Formats: sequence, C-alpha cells, structure tokens
Amino acid sequence: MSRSTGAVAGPAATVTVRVPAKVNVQLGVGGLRTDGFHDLANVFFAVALGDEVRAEAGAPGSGIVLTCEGPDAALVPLDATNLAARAAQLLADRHGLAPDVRLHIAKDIPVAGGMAGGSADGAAALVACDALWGLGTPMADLLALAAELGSDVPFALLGGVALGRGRGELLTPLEVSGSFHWVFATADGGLSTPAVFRECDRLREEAGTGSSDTDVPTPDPSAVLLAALADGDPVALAGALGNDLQAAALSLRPALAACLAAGTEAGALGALVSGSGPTCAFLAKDEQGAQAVAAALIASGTCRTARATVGPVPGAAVVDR
Ligand SMILES: C[C@@](CO)(OP(=O)(O)O)[C@H](O)COP(=O)(O)OP(=O)(O)OC[C@H]1O[C@@H](n2ccc(N)nc2=O)[C@H](O)[C@@H]1O
Ligand SMILES: Nc1ncnc2c1ncn2[C@@H]1O[C@H](COP(=O)(O)OP(=O)(O)O)[C@@H](O)[C@H]1O
Repeated sequence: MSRSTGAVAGPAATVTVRVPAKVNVQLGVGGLRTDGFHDLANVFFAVALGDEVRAEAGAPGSGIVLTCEGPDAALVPLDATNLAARAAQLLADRHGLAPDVRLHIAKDIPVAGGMAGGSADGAAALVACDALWGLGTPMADLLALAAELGSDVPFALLGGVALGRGRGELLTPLEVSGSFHWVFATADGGLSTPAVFRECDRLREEAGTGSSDTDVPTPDPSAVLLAALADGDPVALAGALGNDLQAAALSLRPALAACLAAGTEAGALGALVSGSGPTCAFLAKDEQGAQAVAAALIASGTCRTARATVGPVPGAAVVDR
C-alpha cells in the first residue's frame, strides 16, 4: 500500500487531523484463540461522524499533554492509556524522538459505544504527529504501528469500506458504489469490548457449540453483502447486515432490543448493534429517510440521542496545518 497520509515534507507547528467512526456491516466472530483474540470477518464501514485530533509542538521535555472536549469528554482517560497518547509515544519511540506534543481531542464519537472512537483517536494521533514531526512515514508502516495499538486502529487510518481478517487488523479495501445513509442511536453508558467477546463465548458454551477456535469455524465475508456494497444497493445491504456480537450485547444490555425495534418501526431498512455496542445502527433508504428515523428514535425515548450521517468517508487525514 502506498497511499500518502496527507503529510508534506518538513515539520509543522500545529496539525489537525479528522478521523471517522465505524460501523461493522458484518461482524463474523470465530472461536477464542489461544492469544485471547477471536478471528473475524469484519466488514468495516467509515461514517462521517468523527473526531478531530490537533497536535501542537510542546516545549522540550514537556512530554505528551492531552486535553479533550465534547459531550463525552469526562469519560475519556487523559493519561498514558489514552490511545492518542499511546500512538504519539509509539511513533516517537520508533524514530528515537522525544514525544513533546500537546494533543487536543475534539470528541464527537460516543465513548465505549462500539464505534471505535479510541481507535480513531489513535490513528489520528499517528497521522498528526507524523506530519508535526515531518517524518513522512509510509502508509504501510503506519498501518503496522496501528495494529500494535489495537485491532480496530488500522481501519481508522484506511477508512472507506474494508474487510478485516485475523483479529481485524489485516485489511483489504472493498469496492463500494455511492453513499449509504445511516442513523446512530447512542445509549447511556458504554459496554466493554472484552466483556462482550466473553459473553459471546459464554453464550456459545451455554448453547453447547463450544467457543474455542477448534469448535467454531473461521467466519467468511458474505457474498451477498459484498455485492450490495459494490452495487450501492441499500435494500440488499440491509438484508445482509450481521453481527455475531449482537446477541452478547443484548444479553448484557437487554434494553437495546427496544431501540432496535423502534428504528425498524420508524422505517429503517435494517438495524443492528454497532460492533460490541451499545450504539445501535440503522440503515435508511436515503437522507430524508435517515432524518425521519433519527427523529422517531429520539421521540421513542429508547436511546440517549440519535443522529443521521452518511458514508463511506476516507480515513484519518490532515485537514489543517
Ligand atoms: C468489536 C470491534 C469490532 O470492530 O470493535 P468495537 O465494537 O470494540 O469498537 C473490535 O473487534 C474491537 O477492536 P479493539 O477495540 O481495537 O480491540 P483490541 O484493543 O484489539 O482488543 C481488546 C480486547 O477485545 C477482545 N478482542 C478484540 C478483537 C478481536 N478480534 N478479538 C477479541 O477477542 C480481546 O479480549 C482483547 O483483549
Ligand atoms: N481516545 C480515546 N477515546 C475514548 N476512549 C478511549 C480513548 N483512549 C482510550 N480509551 C478507553 O477505551 C475504552 C473504549 O472506548 P472506545 O474506543 O470509545 O469504544 P469501543 O471500543 O466500544 O469502540 C474507553 O472506555 C476508554 O477507557
């Protein structure tokens, strides 16, 4: 892969990067591997709802200083565990640099919502620091660093629509025609990704199918779903949406069923839990349909809020420097 990240030669004083959230239009989950991960057939879809990460040069010796604004800012850790801080540290370490940088996250992606907001900020920080420090790191190297940070981070660099194999980090871009209109209904309180994978394993054990990677076949992408994306056909895509973590998310958060039902009753073509949840995603016929579903969901009282958006959109990219 040789796509540039938008970085130009020479360091900059301030760099702002925009990065998308994702919905998984298919999330096929294989068995539990011995390393604690699950093999996936993960069809990522980047949407216009996103965060911005601004990187500014810090004084020598100041280290990584993190700030965050937005409705969920209080839920975002501002220490070294933040994925944006981890990304800056990783990139600096690889280049033998001191990570003296102020990172400001303008957060619009729901926290712990199954939309990969932390991963998005990690990807954005990689691109922002790369430009700030004038490194010009090739995309292939950024993708490898991203995979060290987390399974969802490489996709936030790539954007568009892509199939993630392995634990989700091995990406193949997918062909898509036109745009698809989505509604995202956020919930009060997040769900922990490891807890949802554990619940998926528990439900499989309870059903008697076994949960290890020797019991569960490695999932494959749905041919119908790939054709619907390539054809730009929202009705066909709605019929092919699938999430193997949905039963686990619903088991941990039964109230999500009412939200899914409310969006479907309001005319959504399809409804599913986004990734590990608890955000619910609804596919609409067009922009007007998405606005109507969002309004009905808000009126239903089954979610914290609901927002219409569109995709696919590109991955993390410099918007200002
Ligand atoms: C479920 C998905 C679907 O895209 O996204 P979210 O809903 O969290 O946004 C991802 O697989 C989340 O990826 P990400 O959030 O990057 O997870 P990681 O940091 O790599 O892993 C956190 C933990 O999740 C579990 N995990 C993650 C990925 C995977 N393929 N199998 C797993 O079992 C493991 O318990 C792991 O320790
Ligand atoms: N930049 C960040 N933004 C949000 N959460 C972060 C960030 N960095 C680390 N985290 C941690 O990651 C957890 C998962 O958050 P997030 O990535 O938003 O959700 P999900 O994994 O469901 O997509 C949060 O609860 C938080 O503790």
